[in-house]
Amino acid sequence: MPKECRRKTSKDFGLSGINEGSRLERKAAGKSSQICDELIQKAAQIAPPVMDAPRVPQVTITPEGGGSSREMQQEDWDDAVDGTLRRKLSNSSISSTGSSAVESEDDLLSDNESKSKGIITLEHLVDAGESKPWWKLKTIVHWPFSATQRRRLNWVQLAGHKGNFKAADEGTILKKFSENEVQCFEKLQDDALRPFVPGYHGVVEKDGESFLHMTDLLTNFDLPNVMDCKMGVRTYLEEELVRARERPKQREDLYKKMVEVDSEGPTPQEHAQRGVTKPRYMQWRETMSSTNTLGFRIEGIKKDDGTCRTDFKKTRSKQDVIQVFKDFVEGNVTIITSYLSRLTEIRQALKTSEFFKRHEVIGSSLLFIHDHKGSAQVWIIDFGKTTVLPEGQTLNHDIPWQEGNREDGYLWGLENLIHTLESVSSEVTSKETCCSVTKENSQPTETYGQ
Ligand SMILES: O=P(O)(O)O[C@H]1[C@H](O)[C@@H](OP(=O)(O)O)[C@H](OP(=O)(O)O)[C@@H](OP(=O)(O)O)[C@H]1O
Ligand SMILES: Nc1ncnc2c1ncn2[C@@H]1O[C@H](COP(=O)(O)OP(=O)(O)O)[C@@H](O)[C@H]1O
Repeated sequence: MPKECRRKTSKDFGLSGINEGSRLERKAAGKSSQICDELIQKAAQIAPPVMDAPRVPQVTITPEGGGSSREMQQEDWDDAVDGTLRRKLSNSSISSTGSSAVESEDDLLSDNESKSKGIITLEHLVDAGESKPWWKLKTIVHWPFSATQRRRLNWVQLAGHKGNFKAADEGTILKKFSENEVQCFEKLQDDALRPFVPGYHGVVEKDGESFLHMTDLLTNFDLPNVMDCKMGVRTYLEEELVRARERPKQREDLYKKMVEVDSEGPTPQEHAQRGVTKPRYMQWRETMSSTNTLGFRIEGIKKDDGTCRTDFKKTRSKQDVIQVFKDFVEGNVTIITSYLSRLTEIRQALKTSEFFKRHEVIGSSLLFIHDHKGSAQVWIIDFGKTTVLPEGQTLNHDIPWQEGNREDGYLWGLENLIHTLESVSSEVTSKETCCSVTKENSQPTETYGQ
């Protein structure tokens, strides 16, 4: 079980947020394979535990208070246009991804406490009764929070850093600002990939902090099943490698995360110094998981019974990945077929996308979402470490990486992901055929019965 799940305290979960949805989800939580301790702890504080049914609280987001709006002033536009404000804002938020691109190895501040994976409570930015102004840059809209617009929202964060997301108005969320990611979203608005990325609603600022306002992809699902697959053969930027060589920083947090998975992971020297550099940790993660061998890896899964798992660090072989997918879709061929058709559309769009050609795509994920009603979608998320190439350079995305060529193996990974799902489909189908044949054979015929 990941440490980040164990360490959190009740403070991390707005305990007032238990609602009808949470009761439904708790009710369905009987067959959990692993539940974050934090969720159990929280549930235990609310009511005595139901026997054999771990309680998994639902995330409740309740916009409150009258955050007023104001229309953007001319000076805001000027700042936004010349980029000054953007730079200022990017410094005001701690985005893992943004920071990776601009800070030195020494500056990186991170440990397991900063990670967030699982069912979480998104805080709202506007406290009840607060009346400080909200405004958006670029798109001028009023921020429609009011006490009468309370709503409930189930939310899950399967990767990334704790505190990176906030609740926003109906069907949308806020992600901590990273200049790099915002630039990507802006370019994606005119690109073939637009139908496959979350809707982008501009940048909002509150109390000197800025956020990327985007569509919440979970909104239209009923108790969604969610899976995050991180794409590509490489999960760190070439510049991170260079920085670590020039100014190596031995990180104890990464050393501890490594030891937790495999005590033999660190070299004797790393054991002695109780630290590893970030690229060393990232490369180790890539070899332990399927990143190197398949060009993608499973980061986390949340099921509709409320269970969440992020313990896939050693899920490497194709057969293991197939098994995880099979469990995820619970052998539902219709869902697999929908996922496959969406992945095929994404592959087609990637092949025509100007954006894709011109960017090194690192650390981006495909987010799989389906529910019991049969809806199934795949979305491309997380552009925090997606970096534009120098003028004139393009990438193939399916040739081996060598330092300097900036290849990311994204398309190769997608191809393998499609093959993996095809294998899931044929395994499920052949099992069904086999079962129905066995069933047929075991049905006594009339003559046999007589
Ligand atoms: O998944 P685990 O094993 O915990 O490792 C994490 C992930 O690779 C994070 O990527 P993501 O955010 O895509 O999940 C990465 O953040 P970056 O995206 O900033 O590289 C973390 O770097 P640090 O934040 O430096 O620890 C690294 O420790
Ligand atoms: N638009 C979205 N809608 C719903 N869930 C999202 C969305 N974006 C991200 N998530 C959730 O948050 C997690 C982390 O997102 P990501 O963008 O990768 O954050 P980070 O940049 O901190 O790594 C994803 O695994 C997913 O569970």
